[in-house]
Amino acid sequence: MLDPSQKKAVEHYGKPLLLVAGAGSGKTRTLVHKIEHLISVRGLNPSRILVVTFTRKAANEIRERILKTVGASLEWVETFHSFGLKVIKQDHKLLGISKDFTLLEDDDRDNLLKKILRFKGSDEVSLERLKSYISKKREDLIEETDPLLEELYMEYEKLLISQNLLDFSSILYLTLKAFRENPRWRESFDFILVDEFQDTNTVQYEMLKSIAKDKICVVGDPNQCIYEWRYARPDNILRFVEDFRPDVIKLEYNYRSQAYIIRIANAILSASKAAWKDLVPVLKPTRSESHRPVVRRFLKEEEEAKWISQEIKKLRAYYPYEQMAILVRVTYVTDYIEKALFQEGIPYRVVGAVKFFERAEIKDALSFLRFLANPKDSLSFERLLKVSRLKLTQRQMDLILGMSGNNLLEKSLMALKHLPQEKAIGLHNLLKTLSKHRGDNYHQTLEAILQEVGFETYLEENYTNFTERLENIKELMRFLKERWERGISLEDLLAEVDLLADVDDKGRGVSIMTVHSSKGLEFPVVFLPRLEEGIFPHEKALEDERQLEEERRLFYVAITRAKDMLYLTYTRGSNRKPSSFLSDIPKDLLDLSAFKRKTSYMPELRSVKTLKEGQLVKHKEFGLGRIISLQEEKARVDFGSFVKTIYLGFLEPVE
Ligand SMILES: Nc1ncnc2c1ncn2[C@@H]1O[C@H](COP(=O)(O)OP(=O)(O)OP(=O)(O)O)[C@@H](O)[C@H]1O
Repeated sequence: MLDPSQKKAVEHYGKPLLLVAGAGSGKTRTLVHKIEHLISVRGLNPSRILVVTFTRKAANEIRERILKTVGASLEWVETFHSFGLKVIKQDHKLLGISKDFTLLEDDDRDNLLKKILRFKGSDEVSLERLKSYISKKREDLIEETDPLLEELYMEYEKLLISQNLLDFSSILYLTLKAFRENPRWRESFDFILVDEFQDTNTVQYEMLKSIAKDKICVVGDPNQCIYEWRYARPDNILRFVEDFRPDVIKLEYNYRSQAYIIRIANAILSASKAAWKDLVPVLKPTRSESHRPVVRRFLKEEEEAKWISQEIKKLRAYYPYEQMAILVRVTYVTDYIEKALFQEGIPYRVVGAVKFFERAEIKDALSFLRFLANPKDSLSFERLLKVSRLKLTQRQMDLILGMSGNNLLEKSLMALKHLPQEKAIGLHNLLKTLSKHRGDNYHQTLEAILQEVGFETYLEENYTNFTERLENIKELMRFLKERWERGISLEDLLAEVDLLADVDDKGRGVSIMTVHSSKGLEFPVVFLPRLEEGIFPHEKALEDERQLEEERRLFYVAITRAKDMLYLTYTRGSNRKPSSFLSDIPKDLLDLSAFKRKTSYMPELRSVKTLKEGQLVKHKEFGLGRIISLQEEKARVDFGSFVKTIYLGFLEPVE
């Protein structure tokens, strides 16, 4: 069941361990077996084992599996953020923050930052620049300061503290602070396991370093680090080697994909120049070769989408829709694909497009609960004022919010006398409703409040597709009811909402998702459309070596999601070039049968390889030869006993 290296990793104990491996080599499986082993063989206390995963979904799967196999319920299976939230709650006094803080979502944080920029009149600073400055300080722990940006950052920090708010990056930052100031944390865990270690950023690495002793196992594949743009540091693996002097175990067998796919994945990586290259073994397939991955070219997006949907229909004879996925580099390319699937009557789900809890109507409704949980939260208060149909002007809104101090509910009563009678009555009623419904049952509370403020009418007045939005609200109510019945507190519920990644996960049908969100998943059939320069690799990477390396890793992740069938397609509109990654794949690994009649495919693929006159080349049938002359897509080659004109695509340069 486990191969010898996997078994060795499971049983390893007593020293730090670095488990490094390629895609599909059973890292997750080994990690789970290791936890089981720690509990049932080593007798460790499950509540003193910390497991850190990259997604909440992975955390839930591990928790459930351990409960099922060894009957133990793990207390600490966390993402870095959920771990941080628990720590901050326990150590809030030490950190000088109140326990009932509100988590600020990204767009609310952006609004707050925009306000600061407006207020400070800092026209020359863009929102993006300020955000990146804050991230660098908090996630990359960069010390140096820029006076202007620092002032804006301090202002932001002040606002967060005064309104009892936390944003995502401050969670990790504060957690690290708690770890450094409270030695108890270093004694809290008997074993620490970290999955997807390659995606840790500096602050996350420092968090681990400050609580881990020798009982730590990190699992990672630096070739799958795809979050460098979010400050992930794939070379944390090298830091780990230096700081912890771990034993290193490598997993080299891939159990997921048929051999052609593995050989393609290896070819993609062989062009990488990463510093950790030697740490990661070259993947060895355990499955034999079956279908060569198919390459297809189309003139237009519509044609590509149509072909994919027809191919899916054919494959349906062998695979259920759920086992097929279309992975895209950027979401805007899904438009045509969705239409084509829809027209063919193929069920599909778009994973993580607009996440459920990020939809406007859901945020509108939840603003009431957020405010009841934290009456200092002015952003939620502002949002609920808008939702409550009081038709306040911006000035009246500012007046109310300006009057508000710590407890917005009490303070905004003071604004009543400054408002026109009708609006004052409206606001008064709203405040009454809010104070009346501060009971515990958040499900009933929200239902009652939404009823009283006329939320349905608000949706109707403000959104064209309000029936769909109403459906979402019903879904939200079902969710709240279920959580309430499970005894989850409002505070924990709101934290959960903030951390929920893909709620849209339960649908059936073909999955459409970004390559980023496909990480850790596997599908028997994978389509990779729009493999074009500027799309994949992304245009931002075309002139930047480091980003291009990350795109390459992303392409590697995409390919290695496929178990049996892989389709690589692109379109050839004006100014479009096929992805340069395609040229890194040796042609004998691909099914290029569609190009037999349209030989122009080959030079496109080969366009990045420069063949020169006088160069030594190899042809599959004719063997070694030397190029005499070049004419567009063909070359005249001297093979010794004869000379032939050959399409460039059939020639391999010989160094
Ligand atoms: N020893 C084994 N024998 C047979 N199958 C295995 C073995 N180990 C892993 N597998 C299978 O290989 C596949 C990949 O395993 P897993 O998802 O754990 O890999 P991973 O290394 O986490 O992959 P990735 O990093 O690409 O997401 C799974 O289908 C798993 O069941």
